[in-house]
Amino acid sequence: MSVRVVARVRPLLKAERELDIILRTGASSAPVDLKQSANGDRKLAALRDRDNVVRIPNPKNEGEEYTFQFNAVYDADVAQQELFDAEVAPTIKHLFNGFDVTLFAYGVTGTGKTHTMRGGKSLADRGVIPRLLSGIYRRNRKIEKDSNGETTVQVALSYYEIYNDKVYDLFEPPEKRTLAGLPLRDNGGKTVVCGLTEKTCTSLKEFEVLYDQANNNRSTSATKLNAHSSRSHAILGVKVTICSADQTRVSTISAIDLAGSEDNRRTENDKERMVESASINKSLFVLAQCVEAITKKQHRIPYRESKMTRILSLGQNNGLTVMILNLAPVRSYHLDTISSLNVANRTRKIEVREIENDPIFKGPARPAPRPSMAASRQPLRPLTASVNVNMPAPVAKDPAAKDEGKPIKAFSVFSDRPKPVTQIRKSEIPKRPSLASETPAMRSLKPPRQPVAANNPSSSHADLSAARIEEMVEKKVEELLAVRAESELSRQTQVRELNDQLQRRLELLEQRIEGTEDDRAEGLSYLLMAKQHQARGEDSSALRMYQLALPHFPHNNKLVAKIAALKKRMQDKPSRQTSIPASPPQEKFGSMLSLKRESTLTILGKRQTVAVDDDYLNEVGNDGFSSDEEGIPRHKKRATSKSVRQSENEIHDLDEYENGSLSPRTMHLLSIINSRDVSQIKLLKGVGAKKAEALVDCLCEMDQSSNDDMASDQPMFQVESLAQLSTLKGVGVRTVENMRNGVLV
Ligand SMILES: Nc1ncnc2c1ncn2[C@@H]1O[C@H](COP(=O)(O)OP(=O)(O)OP(=O)(O)O)[C@@H](O)[C@H]1O
Repeated sequence: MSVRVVARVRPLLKAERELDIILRTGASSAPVDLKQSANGDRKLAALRDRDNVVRIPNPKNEGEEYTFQFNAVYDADVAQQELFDAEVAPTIKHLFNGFDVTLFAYGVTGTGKTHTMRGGKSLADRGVIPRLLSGIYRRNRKIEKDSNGETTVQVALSYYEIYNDKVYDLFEPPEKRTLAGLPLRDNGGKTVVCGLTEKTCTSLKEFEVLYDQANNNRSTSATKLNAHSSRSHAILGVKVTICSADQTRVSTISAIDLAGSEDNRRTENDKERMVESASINKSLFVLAQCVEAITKKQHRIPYRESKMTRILSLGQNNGLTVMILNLAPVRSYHLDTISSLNVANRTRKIEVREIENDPIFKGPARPAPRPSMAASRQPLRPLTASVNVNMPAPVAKDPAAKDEGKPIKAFSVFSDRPKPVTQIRKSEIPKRPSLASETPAMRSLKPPRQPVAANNPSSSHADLSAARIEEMVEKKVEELLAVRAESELSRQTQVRELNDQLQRRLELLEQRIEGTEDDRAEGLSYLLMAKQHQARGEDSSALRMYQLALPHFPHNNKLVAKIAALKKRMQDKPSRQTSIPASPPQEKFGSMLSLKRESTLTILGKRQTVAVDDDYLNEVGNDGFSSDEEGIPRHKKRATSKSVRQSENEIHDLDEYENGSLSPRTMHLLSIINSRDVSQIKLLKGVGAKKAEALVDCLCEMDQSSNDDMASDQPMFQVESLAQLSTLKGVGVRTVENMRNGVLV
């Protein structure tokens, strides 16, 4: 049987005008004079048999009319009682016969769904639901009376809403709601709401109280289209349990007041209403999709895309389904009405299985349909103590074909004989095949022989008790667990060993890296010293230092070339040297890194005695080396040429010495400079932020040049003396003096 779809057109509301009516029903073209009908039955028959079409103009061409035919069409003048009597009352009979019934009101917002399902407070205005309960209780009384109280009927209610796609129990106050709502579960093909309150309700009065209270918990709000718009789908479940002497029958009628679809161009909804509206429209859209999918016999029906469609399970539920399509007759609903008419029209084609619920029989237990299945299963026996009933008799088998046979099952497949294992008689067991006749596969699958046979002199498998088998199984399980625990232990040991190994390798690697770093640092210090010696004209010492540095940079071709060049220069030295540098007093060079010396040089034709560092010597080509060749940065030219302009005394006096080493104050100042920390340097006396930055830039440039030279990423250039500092770009003797004077040690 297909879903019964009936249309109900509501009357005009106060704000609506007659001239806006666009909907015409068959009823109005062929009116039935209900008042004149002889009796109620004939009246209802006449009501249901009326021309059941709805006509609506094509919105694009008013001259054209669409016609939709339904199972019944109810006009604005049809009262609540008439609709109930015609459409709902007949379902009560089915309900009591064990059929589930689904009644649902569908339509655009403000078309009268709630009015149809719940109705008003007055007797005449009461909707389908209170009338339904009234009808159920009336029938209860009749059944109980007719059976002299032998048959009892119990009514239990559940009432919940689907609000923003979450299920909430309407019998519970809103404060008790959880954010996620109640979950849905599939139970034997039916969707059920978990944790739903079920209230037994014995009378119509009791129902009215419960129903009114619960409706107060329902989400309703005023929208522009409906002053009391339902913001949720409300589902009332009425479970009827009929208990007679020999059986119990349970069936449920679900009365569903769906929320109405909304055209939000017209609702002027605020944010909250919009969220609700989106959820309502989405669920209704899914419902329309489900209807379409069912009618087109598509493989996938998108029930699960919305809680409402899951619960409604249109076309899935057995029993009867009635859809009441609520329609507004006016133009403002034109497009929405057409859309609703289309969905309802499709729904009509949905088939519902008209199957009643199975009764539950009482009294002595009936024989189970398949006694063998009802028997308790025997415990599994190991193959040694069992007979594989699937195993062909070995004697009947061709020995040649044995190897190609299927692997033998290690356990018997039991027939569900109620006999306990202990009752198995020897004679019932087919003779065990001899070992010689077993296939290799059989042998490999067979569990090792249990010592049980030795302990049991009779060694008869048939004599094995269930307890003994259990003991054997337990023992085997324990063995397996012990093996597993052992393997777990060994695995952990392996992991620990692996960790230790890794740790050792890591340490070795670290040592190697540290060693490399140390090695490199040593090499660099030799290089630095070599440069210093060279700057002082101590070529032989410089050569030695370069040679000492060589093992630390074995593949540095520049270093090799430099050593060769230095050797050559030393050979040519007497002929080329123009002035012999005076050896600096040893006490002034407690540190090998000190660069200060006095030198007499001829520069650009002028003879000057200057205190310069070794870089200066390299720069001016005193020793015949170009700066490139020596790896000395060109930018120092500016700094050193400036230093040339300093008076001998000024520069010479810069550095302070204590016990042959630089004084703590000088060392502290130099450490600040060498830190290249602008924030520190700018705090020095006479040095502002700009000067500090320029100084650091200059040092960085020198680092870069040195690194380029030695392919190193280590900062090579260190200011070793105040004299050297005074030669840097942007730093003069005065600045250095200021700096030094400002340093407190
Ligand atoms: N058959 C009818 N007779 C008289 N008044 C009706 C009828 N149907 C609907 N109305 C009136 O129309 C208005 C809207 O009806 P109702 O609230 O039932 O609409 P609805 O479809 O449930 O709307 P929503 O989906 O927004 O909840 C109400 O004022 C209601 O009283």
